[in-house]
Amino acid sequence: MAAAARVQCHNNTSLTGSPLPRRRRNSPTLHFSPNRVNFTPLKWIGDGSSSCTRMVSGPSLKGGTTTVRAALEEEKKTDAVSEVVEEEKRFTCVMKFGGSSVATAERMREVADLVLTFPEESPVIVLSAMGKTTNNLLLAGEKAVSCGVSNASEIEELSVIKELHLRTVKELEIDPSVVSSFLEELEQLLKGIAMMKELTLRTRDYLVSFGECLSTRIFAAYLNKIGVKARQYDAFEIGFITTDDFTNGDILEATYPAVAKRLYDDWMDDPAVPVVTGFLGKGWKTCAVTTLGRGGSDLTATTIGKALGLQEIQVWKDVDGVLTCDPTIYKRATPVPFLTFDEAAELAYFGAQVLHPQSMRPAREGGIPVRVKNSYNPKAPGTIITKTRDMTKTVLTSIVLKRNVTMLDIASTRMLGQVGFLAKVFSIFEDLEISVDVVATSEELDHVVEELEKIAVVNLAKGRAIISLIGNVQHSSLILERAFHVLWTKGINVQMISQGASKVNISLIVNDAEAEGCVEALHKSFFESGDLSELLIQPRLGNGSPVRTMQVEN
Ligand SMILES: Nc1ncnc2c1ncn2[C@@H]1O[C@H](COP(=O)(O)OP(=O)(O)O)[C@@H](O)[C@H]1O
Ligand SMILES: N[C@@H](CC(=O)OP(=O)(O)O)C(=O)O
Repeated sequence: MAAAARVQCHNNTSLTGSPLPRRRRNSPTLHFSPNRVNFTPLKWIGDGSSSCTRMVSGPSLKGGTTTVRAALEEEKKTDAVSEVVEEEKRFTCVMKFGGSSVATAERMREVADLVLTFPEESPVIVLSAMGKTTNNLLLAGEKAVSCGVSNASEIEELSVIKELHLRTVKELEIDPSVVSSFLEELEQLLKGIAMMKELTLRTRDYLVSFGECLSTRIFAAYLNKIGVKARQYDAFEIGFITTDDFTNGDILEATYPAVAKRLYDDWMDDPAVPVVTGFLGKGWKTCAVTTLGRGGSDLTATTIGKALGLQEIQVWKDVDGVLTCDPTIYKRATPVPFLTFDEAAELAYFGAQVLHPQSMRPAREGGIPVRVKNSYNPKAPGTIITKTRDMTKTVLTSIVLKRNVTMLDIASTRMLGQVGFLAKVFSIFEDLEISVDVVATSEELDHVVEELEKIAVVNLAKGRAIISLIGNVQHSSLILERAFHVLWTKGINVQMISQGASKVNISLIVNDAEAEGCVEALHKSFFESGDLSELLIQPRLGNGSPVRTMQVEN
């Protein structure tokens, strides 16, 4: 459940704010030198061709492998040795494939073909669980709590998971032992949950980790079978260190050098394409398996990108890139070719499922472009996300809808001055360790309201939705004029408005029941009724407003 707050001070001014940034709880920072870890194997550079050859003869992705010896012949100069060695031992990109991209044996084959169509790349592969496996694992866990030990083996979702993975190994003609011990262990775990009659967050994370552990083992085995040497990695074994916030772990700095060292060391020893589990980590205190929040494989990919200082991070999905809105809400959504990290982060943060909310952070810090591509339609150019882009002609980039929002209306009871009042309001959220936009349970909300009512009159408005307009807030007047006109012609009352501090987002709150219709109408007006950027070059009145009156279509 999400919440938004409107705080009214005793002088009756209304302060609206975008949801507070997610508070980072218990986020200890371990200091290691991050980013671009440069492993220069001095003893190998120029110390005899045999070891150099061994080091650079990695898995051949169709195009074959360049050896140092061959490179020397080509380049005809000695100092080429170090350059080639340096080049060859580097991974070039990370390619992350989401659940929909690896949902079946057929899809796994297509993804392998896709990887092989980039012979010039030396990729690290990150995979999510197959299809809906994560959801099925969660459902199985919930059923296990109350089904009784003797019925745990019969849980429908367990059968679906077993059947999917066994069918996949069969169709790919790989050894079923790759998955069988995991499937047995999964069944034991469900029996254990049934016996305990409880599913803690820690157990939940361990339970869902089976999805990625299975998919990566299958895919690595398949690559090996078709002659591409690959090595499977469980992220929690190779240095993905997180906070101990089960179901929502934050990646710690120590992860970057640890992951880089492990992947490079293994590559030096015995080159093979790494196939890494997305979504998973290891709690720094508990050493238990953690997860990075739903959709967390995107974050795994960008973390690896930053750790290895790669040229590009690719996230392969089932859509032609980041679109102008969620295509399941309005099907005429179209791809957005370019985005900044800020825009992408805002979009994800305000609810666009296409990217994990935290995933842009490592990419931004490492200055590594992120490309969002469609594994079902690889020819589509997709979206490229970078630090900056030409925004001169940009008005709106994308519309995001977050549903099932509860709006808290907080009005001062004049017991405190304005400054003290606001401080008190925020300290209540702080004390309860609740982020205003991620109120997970109704109990949490009840606690907040109970505390707030000591200093304010609080009204709860359920059944609301946040519509976020991501774009160039330099043109906020134009965006607002158009948006309000569209909503006014539909008879919609906007109940709250806020402009994000990051200057790429304007959010409006409307009734949930009306929200999809609003998104459709806004999409038509902003993206389907001519080039809005033309309005930006119109002569302006003294106050900066465009002279021309806008024609808004419904
Ligand atoms: N603005 C948007 N652009 C593209 N897809 C979006 C957007 N908003 C929501 N989505 C949804 O995100 C889905 C892709 O994200 P996700 O399911 O996490 O992919 P994957 O599992 O392949 O990583 C799309 O199928 C689409 O329904
Ligand atoms: N399997 C996890 C992690 C993930 O990133 O999945 P996907 O890439 O399919 O969104 C989930 O469903 O949340």
